[in-house]
Amino acid sequence: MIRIALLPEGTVSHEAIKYLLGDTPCELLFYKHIADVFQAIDKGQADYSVIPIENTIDGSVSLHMDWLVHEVDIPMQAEWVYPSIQNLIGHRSEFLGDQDKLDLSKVVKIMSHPVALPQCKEFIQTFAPQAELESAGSTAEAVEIVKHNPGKGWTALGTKLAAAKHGLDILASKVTDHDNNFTRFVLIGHQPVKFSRTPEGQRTSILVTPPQDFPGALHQVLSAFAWRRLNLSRIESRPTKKQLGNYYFYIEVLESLQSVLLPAAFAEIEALGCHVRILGSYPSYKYVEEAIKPILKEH
Ligand SMILES: O=C(O)C(=O)Cc1ccccc1
Repeated sequence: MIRIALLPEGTVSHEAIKYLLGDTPCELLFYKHIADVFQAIDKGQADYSVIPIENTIDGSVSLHMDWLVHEVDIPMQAEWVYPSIQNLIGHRSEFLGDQDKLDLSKVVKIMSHPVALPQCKEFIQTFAPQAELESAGSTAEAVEIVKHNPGKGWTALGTKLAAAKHGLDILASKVTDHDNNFTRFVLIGHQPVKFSRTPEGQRTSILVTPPQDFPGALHQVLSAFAWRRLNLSRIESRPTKKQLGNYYFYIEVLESLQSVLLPAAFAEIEALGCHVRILGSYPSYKYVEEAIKPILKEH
């Protein structure tokens, strides 16, 4: 049975992998910190790891992208999107005002994963602007901390699954500012893997590092894709961390590495003096709203 490392039970990552797996049997291994999720494969504890890499509202999860690039060398084997539905969670009795009505002005602190907090900015500003915000390793960890600190006015943004697991109350449900709030996840591992869901297509992710002082570098790199009519789904520059002003480009192409066009494009980019590192060529799984209903019903 395949072993999959991910953030703790009740996180968005947990819901997301259940969605991707469907009825594929596997062993889920929960880790408190994303660093441990990344390292589980190299330590021989897991075959795959679940990594959130991009969010509709907040963009790239830079910390995770940097881990993928700098700290590990494990290819991407699948990608999929999953909606991120956050709820305000706490001990209801601490927030009761007149006539036992919920009074969120009593909220002292809101804790969550750094990706979840900005997703709920408008909600916080409208209903609990006084609250101190604090980051946690995951949404589920925030919920657990709140459980162990009753009487302090602390709350967490997290899933219903986490609230149920820790016996806390949902003070406000679906508090994300936008309904179309999706997170893109990748599954990294050394072997390809297939799921029963239908892939929407194939993607290839690469990292292009231009040589220093290369005028028009990005223009020339992109033209290698453009004239071959290769569609890009994402491009992002990140610091190489070696020298101020030096960047590499993370590029996602809507094409498999098996196609003749892609290796030819990479060869052209390399001929410009750029370094090309392939981060993975993998199926992209379609988001089917119907398929998440059984997952959300579980909690
Ligand atoms: O902390 C979690 O629940 C995670 O899985 C990370 C995360 C947080 C918010 C949106 C998507 C993923």
